[in-house]
Amino acid sequence: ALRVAEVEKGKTPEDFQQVYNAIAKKIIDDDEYDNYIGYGPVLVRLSWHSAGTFDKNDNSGGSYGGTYRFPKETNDPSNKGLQNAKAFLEPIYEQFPWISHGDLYTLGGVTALQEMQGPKVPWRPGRVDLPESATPENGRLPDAENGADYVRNFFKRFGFTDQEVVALIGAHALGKTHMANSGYEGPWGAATNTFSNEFFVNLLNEQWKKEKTEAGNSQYNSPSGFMMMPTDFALKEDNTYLKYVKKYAENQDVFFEDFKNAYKKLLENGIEFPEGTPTIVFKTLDEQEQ
Ligand code: HEM
Ligand SMILES: CC(=O)Cn1cnc2ccccc21
Repeated sequence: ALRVAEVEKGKTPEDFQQVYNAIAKKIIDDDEYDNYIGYGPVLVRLSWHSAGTFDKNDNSGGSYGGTYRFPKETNDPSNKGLQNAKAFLEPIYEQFPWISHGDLYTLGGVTALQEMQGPKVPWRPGRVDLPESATPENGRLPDAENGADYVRNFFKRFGFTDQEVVALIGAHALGKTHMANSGYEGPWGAATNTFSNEFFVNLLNEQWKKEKTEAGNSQYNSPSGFMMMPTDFALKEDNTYLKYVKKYAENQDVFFEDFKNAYKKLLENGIEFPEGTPTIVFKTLDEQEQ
């Protein structure tokens, strides 16, 4: 079914900047989360998972309907740990009850990314909440215990190129994996809440050892405490992906530009935005100080 955006009645870009500011201030206030990594990374992951159920073959799933709010999707094993991001956003929704859940989940990721020194991601409002019946079935999100062929095939459902896939997975510069959530653990100490191209730099420069986790998963560990999941490591094993890994390791600006474009495409996949829908480039808190 076609998803046509309808901007929340009477709301202007300034109204959405107020939501951005409330999320950004709460990220600063709730800084102790996950051993002081903060909520930035898990908010980015929620935005990706809310959009990552999209299937271009029947235009089902995706960020539009905000169906992550329903138990079937919240409790998808692939979404373990995202309850923390959902709880973080609940008071924001209470403060701005006019916003759709699809807009809230995607705006949460854009806010977190920009406040973590990431690129400015142009964002458009107008996702409209769909009923529980529109909730996609579990199992549409990717499984990390796989190689390059799986990754390439998985992202065909979104219409992404190899370059867009590599750029998007660069979000794994943020935060960490948690044994209780996914059966992977780490990185230790080195987890970050600042967006950069370090995922690609680490992937190319660290010495990796393949080990089994206590959950029986494979993960690659480096002496300096970094880790990669099999689907991360696949990006350097595949010659086409490797070309982009090198490009991004060498030039952070190119990575930021490509990530911005791929992330916007991910968050807007399957949605038709009518003429006149505003495109908003939010100011960071720092830019509003003066
Ligand atoms: C092959 C594709 C992908 C796979 C298999 C994958 C898998 C995972 C897994 C298993 C975790 C650990 C979750 C936990 O234990 O808490 C994780 C974390 C994360 N993922 Fe991905 N992911 C993929 C693509 C992406 C994309 C496209 C984005 C965003 C654009 C993203 C953003 C994140 C972030 C920010 C975290 C850290 C969350 C935190 O620190 O709580 N991932 N991913
Ligand atoms: C910083 C780094 O490359 C560690 N890392 C590698 N893969 C990751 C997936 C999610 C979060 C962090 C991850």
